[in-house]
Amino acid sequence: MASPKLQTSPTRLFVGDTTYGLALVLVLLLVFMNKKSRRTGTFPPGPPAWPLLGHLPLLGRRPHVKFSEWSREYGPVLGVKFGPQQVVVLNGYAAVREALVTKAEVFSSRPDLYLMRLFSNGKGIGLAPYCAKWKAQRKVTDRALRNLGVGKLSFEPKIMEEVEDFVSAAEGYDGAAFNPKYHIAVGVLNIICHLVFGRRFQHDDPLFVKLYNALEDISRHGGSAQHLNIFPALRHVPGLNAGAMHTMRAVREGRDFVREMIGQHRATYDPENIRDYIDAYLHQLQKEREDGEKSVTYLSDEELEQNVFDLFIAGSESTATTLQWATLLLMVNPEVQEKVQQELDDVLGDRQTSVLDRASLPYTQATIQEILRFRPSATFGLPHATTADTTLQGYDVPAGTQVLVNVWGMGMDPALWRRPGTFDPTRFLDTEGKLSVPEYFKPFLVGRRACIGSQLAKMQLLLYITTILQRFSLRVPEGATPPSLDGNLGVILQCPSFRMCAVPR
Ligand code: HEM
Repeated sequence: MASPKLQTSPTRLFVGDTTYGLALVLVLLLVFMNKKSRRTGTFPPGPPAWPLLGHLPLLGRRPHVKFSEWSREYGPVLGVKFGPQQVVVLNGYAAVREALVTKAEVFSSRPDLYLMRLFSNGKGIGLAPYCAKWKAQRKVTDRALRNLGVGKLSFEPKIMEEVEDFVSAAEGYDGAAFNPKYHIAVGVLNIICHLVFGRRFQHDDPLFVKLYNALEDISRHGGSAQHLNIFPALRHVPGLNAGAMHTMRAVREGRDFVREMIGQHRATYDPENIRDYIDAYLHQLQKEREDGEKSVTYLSDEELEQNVFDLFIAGSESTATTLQWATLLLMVNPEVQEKVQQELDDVLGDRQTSVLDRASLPYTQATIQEILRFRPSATFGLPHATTADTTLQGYDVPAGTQVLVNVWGMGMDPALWRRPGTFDPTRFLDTEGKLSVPEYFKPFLVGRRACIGSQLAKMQLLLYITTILQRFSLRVPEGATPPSLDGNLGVILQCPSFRMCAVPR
């Protein structure tokens, strides 16, 4: 059979052109879609997620441990989903540095989460988005803390007053078992009262009790309302909004207290005698209002109220919990405790410690670093958010992505830390016994949102721990079993409740 003759009729040509045209459009579309899917395809990797809930059902009770495990399989920059929200979790210092330092301009904001709005409504230092208004709050606060001598010798007596109060309380138990939590918490709270209000309170003062209870409630109920950050609509479901309601009430009570104290300060304000943080802020506010050249000030009464509240929220529980962990870890590691005591006896004798002694107490300093590494109270710091499309370690991270830093994971990476699960202060000493803190250890994080109170926190840890160990040996009560050292992750990594004997030395 003769082969059919190729015909090139006009119709065929048209059909052929259409086919080629369609094919071309298809190819272009595929190229475009491939580009688009590569965009989402280069979002940081993570394990397969559940429909609707994302990775939430896989996190368990210790998400910090789970993220560390996943990062060993998928790399230090994890992409996960909390319900519908895409979240990036950073597990290694290189990624943390690139995000929070090198690309600080893009990674320094905070996500717009339901509970964060309840707390601060975009105001203050800790939870506000990264913008000119936040920068002004951070600047005035940084400067005030410096001028008030935080981290320096002049602030020491205020801390020591509370340390001595703890010592008296512990002496009162006369070596019998007690839970140190309350005695630590009231002291730490009073130190922030010194800083912001210029005074301390008796523990049974109704005002102080109100503040203490408000902060306790925020911690307890705020931790149990986290699901509302992911599914805010659940706040309308009766029963599921109980945590948020309690948190709101506690926030209101805490705010009332702060407002009252600010009112008292206004009434007694003297520009020649700046007593504390509130005075320092009022001073700067007045200066900026009077400054004829500037038409705008980002400082205001509402911002001051939120800043004060933020200092309490961010500074009290984190420090008190670290001190609780410190007493627990020293109690269950008697050999570490004895070495610290030996160093204190050799260097200080009966003399009280001072921040100036830091350099002569390398083992003690190493022990404090190890406490911060082993059980970092601020396990995930505070959440960050990106303000523009960007990249991190080669992955795409879209604008508005929530970014968490696994501070716990940074201290537990087996590639960087030998036997990370062992409590061993000597890892922070060099071969000559001098303190040596690696660059990748950052319990207060880095960059523009790094902890504003790190100097105060370090000072408190030093003065509390050294004074307690100079006066007492901490012992597990006879017949008692020490608690698990896992901790309970709420807003922070809470130390389990435990009792100890403070035996006078
Ligand atoms: C052992 C005690 C403490 C630890 C472990 C700790 C740790 C941290 C961490 C990891 C962050 C998050 C940084 C980030 O978002 O990148 C942070 C933020 C913050 N901390 Fe601390 N902190 C402690 C004590 C304090 C104290 C004593 C104060 C104040 C009196 C304080 C005030 C703040 C504030 C206001 C922020 C938010 C800073 C901002 O958003 O610009 N912290 N802290």
